[in-house]
Amino acid sequence: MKSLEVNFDGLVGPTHNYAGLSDGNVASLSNAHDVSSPKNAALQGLKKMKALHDMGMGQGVLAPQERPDIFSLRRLGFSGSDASVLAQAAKTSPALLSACCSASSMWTANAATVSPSSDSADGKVHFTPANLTNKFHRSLEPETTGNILKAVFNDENVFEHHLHLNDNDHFGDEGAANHTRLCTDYDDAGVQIFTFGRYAFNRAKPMPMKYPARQTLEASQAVARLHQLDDNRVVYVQQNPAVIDQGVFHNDVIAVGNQNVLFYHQQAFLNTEQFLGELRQKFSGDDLHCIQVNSDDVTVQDAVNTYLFNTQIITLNDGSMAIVAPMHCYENERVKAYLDNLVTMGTPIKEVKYFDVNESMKNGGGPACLRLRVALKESELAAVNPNCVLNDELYGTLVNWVEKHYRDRLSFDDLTDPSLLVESRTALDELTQILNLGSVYRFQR
Ligand SMILES: N=C(N)NCCC[C@H](NC(=O)CCC(=O)O)C(=O)O
Repeated sequence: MKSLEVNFDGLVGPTHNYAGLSDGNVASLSNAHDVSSPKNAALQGLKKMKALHDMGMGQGVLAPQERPDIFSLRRLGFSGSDASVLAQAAKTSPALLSACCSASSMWTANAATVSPSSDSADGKVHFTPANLTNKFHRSLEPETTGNILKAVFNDENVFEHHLHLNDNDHFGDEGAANHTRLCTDYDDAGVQIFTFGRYAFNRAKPMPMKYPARQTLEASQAVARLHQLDDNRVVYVQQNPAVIDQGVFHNDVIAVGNQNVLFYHQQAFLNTEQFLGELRQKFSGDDLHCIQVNSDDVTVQDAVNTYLFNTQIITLNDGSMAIVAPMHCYENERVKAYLDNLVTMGTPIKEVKYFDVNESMKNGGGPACLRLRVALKESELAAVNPNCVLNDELYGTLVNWVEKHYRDRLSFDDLTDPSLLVESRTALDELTQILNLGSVYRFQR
């Protein structure tokens, strides 16, 4: 094994709930205020991780963030004991309390953009946490995300950690959800595709009318600069504003890539032909598979409802690829028929594996949202914090940890319960020991 791709999945946090916080994300809005099950959510995520590990894939775990975020509530003027802060926030602004309780860091595709060492001029693996400025609840994540990434990829000779981009809408950055890397082998130089929703400084350019475009071109360019990428191997492409307005809030809701395969919907991009031309020219190697799904076969609406493109395309040990899809794809006749056909089409994708990640799906997070991909050489993998790399023992430990600390049900009223804060901090304190992270949380500092 020379190199591999390791999926670092976000462990769902103990306050997972449905708060309807994400304008432009259809599932988040339509399931607002349903009762959630943090325990099932975390166990569903762990099952997916274990299944991929059992398939021989590299699989890592990223810790959740501390919620309720008492520090942000205090920063916004609530004071007194922790219990009083929670009670005042619930009374004054329930939406603010929900935002400060969101377990949204589970979607680690939004944790950061990662560039492997073979693409960066200095030969290091680069990380830039996403600033997630477009949504208040998500903008609370980058600082702790940076702490966690530094604790997992904790060798400065191998890993380069950047500060998240300036916290401003002009540099709105959603991380790997708008970034795809194509390559031949994982340790070959690849082509990095940065997908953006709008131009920060030019309102005359196309942009969505109804829902926000979360990622700007300027943010993507800044990340490419920080990661020391070669312009000849970078492609910028604008998301089709019309599909953002239909609920495609991140590009990974409508396109996904792995090695020499790009799987995308006909309407995903603006100027698709120009984009594919540039991609073909920059991708060295003649074996690039661009699999376009036409609207006649799967509509944008079906793609948004089933997350057909928020699937993980993984390379199995025999070199063939499999698609890791949510059950929603299985349950939709047209999408299921498409996938049944896809594995017979002569592309590298030969198999579909369906997973129940419904607790996450109800907030608009499919299998691909739950993972951050990191392509690593063997020597780089050896430098990763070993306590964060999944094996059978760690899986068992994490399942027991969830069973011990997580609630079966959570509704809005529970968020004001001061014992939820204590439970959450107790759980996370124990987790930092299991994963050997040190003091990554504010309450530990
Ligand atoms: N596509 C990727 N990569 N990630 C999905 C993120 C879903 C997340 N949902 C939320 O934040 C909903 C939270 C709530 O409503 O309770 C978001 O919209 O940012």
